[in-house]
Amino acid sequence: MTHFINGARIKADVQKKLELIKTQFRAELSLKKIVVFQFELPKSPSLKNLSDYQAANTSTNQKQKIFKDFLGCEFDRIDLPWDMTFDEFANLMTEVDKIDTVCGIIIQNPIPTELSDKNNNREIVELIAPNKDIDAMSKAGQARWGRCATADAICRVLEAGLKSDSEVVLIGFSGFVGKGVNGYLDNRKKELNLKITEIDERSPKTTANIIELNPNIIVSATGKLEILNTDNLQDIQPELGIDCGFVITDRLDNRGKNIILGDIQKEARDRFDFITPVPGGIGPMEMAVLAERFIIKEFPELQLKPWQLTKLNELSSEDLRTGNYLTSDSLTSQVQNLELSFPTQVLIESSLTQTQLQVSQKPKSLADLNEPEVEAASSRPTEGLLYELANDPDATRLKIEPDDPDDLSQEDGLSI
Ligand SMILES: NC(=O)C1=CN([C@@H]2O[C@H](COP(=O)(O)OP(=O)(O)OC[C@H]3O[C@@H](n4cnc5c(N)ncnc54)[C@H](OP(=O)(O)O)[C@@H]3O)[C@@H](O)[C@H]2O)C=CC1
Ligand SMILES: Nc1nc(=O)c2c([nH]1)NC[C@@H]1CN(c3ccc(C(=O)N[C@@H](CCC(=O)O)C(=O)O)cc3)C=[N+]21
Repeated sequence: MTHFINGARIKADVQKKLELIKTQFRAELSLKKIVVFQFELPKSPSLKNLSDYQAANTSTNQKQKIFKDFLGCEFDRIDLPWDMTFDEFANLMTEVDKIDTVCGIIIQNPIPTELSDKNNNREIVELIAPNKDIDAMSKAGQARWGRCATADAICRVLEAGLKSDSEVVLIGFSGFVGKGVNGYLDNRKKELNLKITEIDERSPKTTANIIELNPNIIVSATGKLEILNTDNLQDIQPELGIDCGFVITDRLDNRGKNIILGDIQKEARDRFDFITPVPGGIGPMEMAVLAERFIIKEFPELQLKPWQLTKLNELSSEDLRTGNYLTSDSLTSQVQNLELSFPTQVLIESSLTQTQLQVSQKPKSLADLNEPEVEAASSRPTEGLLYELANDPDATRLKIEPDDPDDLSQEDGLSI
């Protein structure tokens, strides 16, 4: 039987955990801004350009949902022309950096090649201020967080599946996501005596070698539709498959929505004991990592611990049935700590002081950067805010609605 590791459920569980923090820091959160840069399509786009653009769009929308709709932060999406020069981008970044409410900056991939020229030290990702680089795109961001948010999500699933002597195949090891996963595996290699095979388009080993490699775990982060399929997997039975590909096809489902597929062909999913499906796997988990990083960075005093997955071979049949993959520690202890260590009154007063001091500049788009609108933060009396919190049904009700409860499409269920 194949078990789906339900990323949408994991994201919803992490949101539940953050609900109390969100309620107690509502005023502060509303004054923090995330900026996402996304490049428009080139003049004559290839099919790959179109597909990458759609994936980036989905991802920007998901980031808006978690930061703006869920956490209540400010969120600016800034669309940029594909033929923008390095200096134009650098000037824009200087302006964005001056806005003191901006605490997270993400540049969506794909980035035009001229703007990621490693050799001449002209990589725009290196212009992201280290303390705002929550997706760890720059070297300094990677030093802080270890790897990009997607690789972090993948590694948390990997950690649940890794055992001594595990044999792992990593496809797409040299890419943005793959190199983060590769670095992690390298760190774990000695202690666990791992055998790691790295595959990309230039490697000596290819997907045609997978059958003879007969790995325990396969991670695929290429974005090449169904690069793993019934042909190159045949009847091998790996314990875990982690699929990070994200391709929006032009085929429509019976609700008229474009069908989204990943690196692993649906028909080949039953080769794996556990698999992260696409959609509904790594994508939502990435959002749970980003939200967590943001809280860790902005509220260090809470000492929020990263969420973790239970070791796959230690999951109870009840956990498997209900899709409860997070460790119980990930779900509860920090919320209790928060209640114990921060009396509500003190917490609200401290957040209010900061609210009153802050003045926010809020450019809504690239155009608005020229005419920043200056706005004084609200200065409500403490009793007012306390009253509001006490009477706000959201403050006591831990209600989470996953973005799309049907995400893990009905046809998939939780296991096959
Ligand atoms: N949260 C999510 O769900 C996320 C999903 N993604 C998706 O993951 C995919 C990869 O993203 P990213 O790392 O940014 O992409 P990159 O282009 O940086 O990396 C792609 C990697 O795949 C390898 N590759 C491409 N084609 C093949 C092939 N035929 N055989 C073997 N290896 C191949 C490339 O190797 P080479 O250099 O040799 O071509 C490279 O190592 C995309 O589909 C993206 O949309 C990305 C981020 C988040
Ligand atoms: N700097 C950078 N970091 C990224 O992490 C990054 C990027 N650039 N460029 C584009 C890719 C793509 N990507 C996705 C993230 C989430 C979903 C996601 O949440 N998908 C939902 C589907 C949502 C829906 O159906 O609309 C799911 O898989 O269930 C998808 C794709 C991040 N990327």
